Amino acid sequence: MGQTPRPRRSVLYMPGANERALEKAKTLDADALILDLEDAVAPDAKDEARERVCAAAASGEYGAREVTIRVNGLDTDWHEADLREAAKAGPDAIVVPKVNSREQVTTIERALEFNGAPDHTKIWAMVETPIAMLRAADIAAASDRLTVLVMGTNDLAKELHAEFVPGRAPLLGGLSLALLAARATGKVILDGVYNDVKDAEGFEAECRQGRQMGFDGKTLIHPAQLEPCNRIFAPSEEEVAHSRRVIEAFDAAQAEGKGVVTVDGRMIENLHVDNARRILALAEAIEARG
Ligand SMILES: CC(C)(COP(=O)(O)OP(=O)(O)OC[C@H]1O[C@@H](n2cnc3c(N)ncnc32)[C@H](O)[C@@H]1OP(=O)(O)O)[C@@H](O)C(=O)NCCC(=O)NCCSC(=O)C[C@H](O)C(=O)O
Ligand SMILES: [Mg+2]
Repeated sequence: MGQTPRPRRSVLYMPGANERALEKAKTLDADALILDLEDAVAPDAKDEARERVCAAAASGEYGAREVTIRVNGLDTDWHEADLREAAKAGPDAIVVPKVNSREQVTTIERALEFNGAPDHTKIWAMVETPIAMLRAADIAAASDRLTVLVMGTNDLAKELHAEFVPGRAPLLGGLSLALLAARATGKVILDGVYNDVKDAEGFEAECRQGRQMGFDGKTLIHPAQLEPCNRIFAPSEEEVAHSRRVIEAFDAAQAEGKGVVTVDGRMIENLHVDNARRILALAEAIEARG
């Protein structure tokens, strides 16, 4: 079996300039936090937000939640200082928006080394442009330090001139390319945000779609999105029970020298057992997290 998976069902953005949100996040049931210096922070507030976010990330006050910092893009005036200070703060990861090439990942990796980032500080690359979709596998494979791909569906929709519609048909090509890239390179992948914080039904539908497609979790913008997201991206009780039955039935079949068996009328082979073990490992990791 592989490593114990780290749950990343719910990954909440918060504006780096919003002290109240940074404080509130210490009590929220999010698997991970993205303390944002990019889109959610006005140009005049960038320097102050950088200081606040780096102090928060270095504070060690967020418990089991993974703490990450989203820096400004490589082509902005703030990027260098953001990366330097974030590297010193040593969060779990630095989230880099609009990563468009393998070379950019290498540049980020070198900058982290140069600025003395600790080894535990990983790179999360946001893929949110048409070129990033087409190069997603190249980007994902560029560095072992890059552990997570994050969909930026607002930017992607903007670049595509696409509309936001239920079911996200205009975005499915891009979402699928990024998913294929993540799975082909063994990386985690997070779905994009749902902008309408008042539309609980639409949000749940999009979480279910993301889960069915294979995303590991979803990026969020409001605390009200945490509970449904955690629930939908966690294995259900039925899935856990079914996974146990699959493993037991297959073990019993193997003891009799058989390589295939049925559970609830469905064929079970080795590959289904691997999937059942993955589901159980995730359920256990979520339970251990508390
Ligand atoms: C969307 C919001 C602007 C809504 O704000 P507001 O109307 O103030 O929310 P509430 O009054 O309902 O807030 C209730 C309490 O919850 C706290 N809160 C709200 N949001 C957050 C949060 N994200 N993290 C932590 N805490 C939060 C409020 O402070 C209230 O607390 P209290 O007063 O104690 O009751 C707002 O939710 C918000 O700013 N969300 C984050 C926006 C953001 O970060 N955007 C950038 C990332 S998304 C992105 O860039 C996508 C990507 O790049 C792409 O291309 O797709
Ligand atoms: Mg974006």
